[in-house]
Amino acid sequence: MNEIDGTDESVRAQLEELRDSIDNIDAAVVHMLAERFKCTQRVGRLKAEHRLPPADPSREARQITRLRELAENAKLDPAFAEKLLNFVIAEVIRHHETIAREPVPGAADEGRDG
Ligand SMILES: C=C(O[C@@H]1C=C(C(=O)O)C=C[C@H]1O)C(=O)O
Repeated sequence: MNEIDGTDESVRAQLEELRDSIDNIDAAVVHMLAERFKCTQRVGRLKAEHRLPPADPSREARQITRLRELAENAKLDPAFAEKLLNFVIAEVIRHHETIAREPVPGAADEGRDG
């Protein structure tokens, strides 16, 4: 037992080791999400330049089917994986809608003379 707070020293050591791994995983998730958003921002600009809609529901349906299968194989709750992907996609679509409202660099200003 630890004299200060009464917690067994080996329990504290195990907790610390597990939390170190959790911190590394969280850092990896943040970096992976940052890379994903870099790609989706480029998709958003491409779509805006070519007047394509911000959302693509058929692509999303394929991604959800694929992710649910990956989750099942990885013993992760597929419903959780689907919720997470939908949460991320909703944010991406919000970004794409914002980009679509911005003026396209180099394009003629259609609003200027009517
Ligand atoms: C990134 C895209 O735009 C949207 C966002 C998606 C995503 O974050 O994976 C998927 C489909 C689209 O609704 C895309 O069309 O590929």
